[in-house]
Amino acid sequence: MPIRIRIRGLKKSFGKHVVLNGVDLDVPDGASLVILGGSGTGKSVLLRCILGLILPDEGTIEIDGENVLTATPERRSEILKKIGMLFQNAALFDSMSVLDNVLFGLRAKAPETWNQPHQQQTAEATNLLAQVGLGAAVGGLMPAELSGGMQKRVGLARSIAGRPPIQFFDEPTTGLDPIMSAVINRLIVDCVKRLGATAITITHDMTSAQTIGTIAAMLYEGKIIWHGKASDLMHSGNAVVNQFVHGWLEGPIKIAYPLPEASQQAG
Ligand SMILES: Nc1ncnc2c1ncn2[C@@H]1O[C@H](COP(=O)(O)OP(=O)(O)OP(=O)(O)O)[C@@H](O)[C@H]1O
Repeated sequence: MPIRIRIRGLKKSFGKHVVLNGVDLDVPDGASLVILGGSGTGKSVLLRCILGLILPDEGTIEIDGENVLTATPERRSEILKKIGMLFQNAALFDSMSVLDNVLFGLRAKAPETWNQPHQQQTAEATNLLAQVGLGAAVGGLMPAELSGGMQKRVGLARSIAGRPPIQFFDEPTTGLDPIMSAVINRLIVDCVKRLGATAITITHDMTSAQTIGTIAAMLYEGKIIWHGKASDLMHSGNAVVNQFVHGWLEGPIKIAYPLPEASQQAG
């Protein structure tokens, strides 16, 4: 299977705070990779580096064999058009209707859309909403009128607009109830399958990880310390992964705040 995204030696610090400290990662074509890691370990920073939103200090990021970091700005923008992104909070434009939000994604990923008759553009955006289970009437609403789950669906419609072959999903089920989470997981799986896309998902949600992911990787102390099949997550044999997926307090991952018992002992 050809490698679609290849990352080598990726480093990023903010001042003295080392976040990524030599990330190596391969994402094969057609794979759906889930990246796990504790809060603040740098999962979003990693995705943002790939998207060109954060400039890493060292390392290489190749997409389809092209180094994004050394490409000309024009070439980089072409390469990055291959990526659709569902941001953590859906990141819809508050002052634009749902339909305009989706049209924005469509025009960004497929600029030829601008030249199409308005009716055709609207039909395409409405079709994208239908693909995430939203009726045409939703297109006329403003983001503030939508529930969190609906906002995520609109974000998903925008992310698949223009059929980008690579899809990123940053914590797609955070803040949603278990049933809406299941709906979003199912929609993501369906959309990725329909597009034949390669996907990277960041999640803390184990059900989501195992539903969406075919492969998984654990980010810890700035490096990928385990990768394997998503179906092996619960029995990886890795102490860090075990602690994380089971939510154990004891283990190699140090809890960064005093727990009530520890404070009592200290007092
Ligand atoms: N632009 C920035 N400037 C300074 N520090 C930053 C910046 N972006 C991220 N960081 C820091 O980098 C670290 C990693 O952040 P990141 O958002 O990638 O974590 P995460 O693993 O995605 O966490 P979570 O699961 O809580 O979303 C954090 O300590 C964060 O404060």
